[in-house]
Amino acid sequence: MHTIPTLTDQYQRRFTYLRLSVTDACNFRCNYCLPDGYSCDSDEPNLSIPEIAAVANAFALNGTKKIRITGGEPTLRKDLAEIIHVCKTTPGIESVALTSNGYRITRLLPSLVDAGLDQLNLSADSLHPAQFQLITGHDKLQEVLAGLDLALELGLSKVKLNVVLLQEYNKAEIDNFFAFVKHKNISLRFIELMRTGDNGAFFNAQHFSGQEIETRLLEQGWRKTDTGPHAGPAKEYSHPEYAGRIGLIMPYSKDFCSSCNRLRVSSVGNLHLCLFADENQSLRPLLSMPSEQVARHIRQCVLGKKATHELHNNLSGSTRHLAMLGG
Ligand SMILES: Nc1nc2c(ncn2[C@@H]2O[C@H](COP(=O)(O)OP(=O)(O)OP(=O)(O)O)[C@@H](O)[C@H]2O)c(=O)[nH]1
Ligand SMILES: C[S@@+](CC[C@H](N)C(=O)[O-])C[C@H]1O[C@@H](n2cnc3c(N)ncnc32)[C@H](O)[C@@H]1O
Ligand code: SF4
Ligand code: SF4
Repeated sequence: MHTIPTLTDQYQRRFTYLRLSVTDACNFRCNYCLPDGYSCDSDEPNLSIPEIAAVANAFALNGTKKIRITGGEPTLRKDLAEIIHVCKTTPGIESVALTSNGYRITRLLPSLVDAGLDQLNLSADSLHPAQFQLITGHDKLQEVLAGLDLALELGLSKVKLNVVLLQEYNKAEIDNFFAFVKHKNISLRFIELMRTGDNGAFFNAQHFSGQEIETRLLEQGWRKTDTGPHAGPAKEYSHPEYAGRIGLIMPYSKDFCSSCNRLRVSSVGNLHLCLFADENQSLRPLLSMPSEQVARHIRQCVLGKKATHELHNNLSGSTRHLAMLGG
């Protein structure tokens, strides 16, 4: 019988999840990510549909089960539904997820679901419209919230809301965020602000640890839920009186990377072994070769993956901001 190889590194971590960026362009100006807005600094075109199919195939041959499409802002790609379809119909891929800022999500979502989208993560760092606008540069909170409701209505298997923790912009709202999931079957995830190459001063002023929230959750009767053996580094909490769950993504916490289950490919086809790696390998020249050859190359590369990031040493590798890689 033919057994599917798995992507495993020298620390016995298994990689069954690909985060595929489809553009690094974005229409928002989040103050921790692209405070001056997006500016294009390369002529290299984004991966085409056949190239995305080749990437998906090679990863699937290596046992990848889930592809998350991210960016920049992936909904800026006019062929997003086709990208989703190509990923979803790749043999071996079980689920396709999308991370978006939600700018035009209610208009787009039905066609994305028809194309095979299974899971949706949207971002909103404040539940106050004016504060949301201050953080992102756009008055779009109502659209994002409507997008969450529509995703639930359309029956997506997982719907999440990402909230980056910011000392001066949303720390006072933590209890509002808890209350938000009382009657909504979503997972709201607090993400610790990460230092990138570009945001050092902002990071120093705004970062605080998710540990404080964990303590508050436990005091209020929330309990850690089992997210399964290959769930990745996020923690999740549930409460008998709440329909939704609260998640914590705490990259500065001990052992965060020991459960790393993901690899990344940038919008121009570079394989990044870590969100904060120093170097990357271009897969693009290989994508016209047989998928098995590309798959073998990826297996070799993964052996060089480091145990953890170096965020503790104030190093973010070559990652200037997360829009360039999709978070
Ligand atoms: N340091 C680090 N941060 C991550 C990692 N994965 C996700 N994050 C952070 O969490 C943010 C939210 O990620 P999402 O794109 O919503 O998806 P996710 O939570 O990683 O994954 P799902 O389990 O698929 O929902 C990312 O943009 C990053 O900021 C990771 O492997 N390392
Ligand atoms: C890079 S964005 C790409 C997808 C889409 N544009 C969005 O905002 O959802 C993915 C996620 O990364 C988060 N993010 C961006 N920069 C970050 C940083 N420096 N630290 C922590 N999270 C960050 C965003 O809030 C968002 O939830
Ligand atoms: S976090 Fe997402 S929406 Fe905000 S600037 Fe970065 S890529 Fe754009
Ligand atoms: S920081 Fe790097 S090694 Fe750690 S969980 Fe994220 S991608 Fe994996």
